[in-house]
Amino acid sequence: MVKTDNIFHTEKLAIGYKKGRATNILMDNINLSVKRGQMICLLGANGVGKSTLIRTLARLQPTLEGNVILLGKNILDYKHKELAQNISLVLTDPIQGGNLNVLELVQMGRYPHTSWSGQLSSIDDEKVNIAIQQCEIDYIRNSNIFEISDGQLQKALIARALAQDGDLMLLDEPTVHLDANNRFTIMELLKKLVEETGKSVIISTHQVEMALELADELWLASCGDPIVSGKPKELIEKKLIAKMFPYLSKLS
Ligand SMILES: Nc1ncnc2c1ncn2[C@@H]1O[C@H](COP(=O)(O)OP(=O)(O)OP(=O)(O)O)[C@@H](O)[C@H]1O
Repeated sequence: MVKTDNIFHTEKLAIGYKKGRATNILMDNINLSVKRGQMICLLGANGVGKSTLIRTLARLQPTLEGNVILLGKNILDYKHKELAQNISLVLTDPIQGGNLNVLELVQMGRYPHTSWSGQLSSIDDEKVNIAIQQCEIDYIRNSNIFEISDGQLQKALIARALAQDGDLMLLDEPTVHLDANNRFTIMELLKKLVEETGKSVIISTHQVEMALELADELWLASCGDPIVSGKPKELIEKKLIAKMFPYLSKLS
């Protein structure tokens, strides 16, 4: 697939936190774009601001400066429901809703598309079922979400985001706490979904080796410098990966 169709970009974006009169700018002058069907991995050290960036891109917290543009429109100009129809999120926040089973959790992804009654249509049911199949969690669809493993829950959250059916998926450390097999399975699943559905995903992760292997593009975030973006191969050739992750050269 030729990936040229920009669906999302930032313009001179600055992110961080305001406390009283003080402003803690974590990153500024961020000018990045996302093409349709692109898998982007956001890499950087602890505390550099990856989660803050993901949350700002999703409008969960305000920008300090600049704009975030989705499908040609500033995200500030979207109504809440309309934004949720276009951006699907997988965050690290704890799940609310103790009595939900996996099916009900995935169905929640369809709420931005339902009428005021919240009633799911046959199209909603079909999208939920497809998401459940794609994430290979049919066998636990009736299990309570507190009875399943972290890896299974993470797959269910990805299924919910898929059912939500936004053009853009933002995932903050979707493989945190998972064992090596599940980390690989989930990253591979995301890659497959991008290729099969043409959706775009931005994933913040500490899985450098897997990001190098699977991402179409990397965003490298480091304290005090602008984010550097590029194909993994280009960034390796420019020695930027070796500079940011010197431990890699010590692995055989
Ligand atoms: N609500 C908040 N108010 C003020 N500062 C915050 C808030 N949340 C995070 N920070 C600060 O912003 C900085 C970046 O945090 P963030 O969680 O975005 O980093 P990160 O790159 O995702 O880190 P990690 O890889 O450890 O998850 C940290 O110094 C953190 O203390």
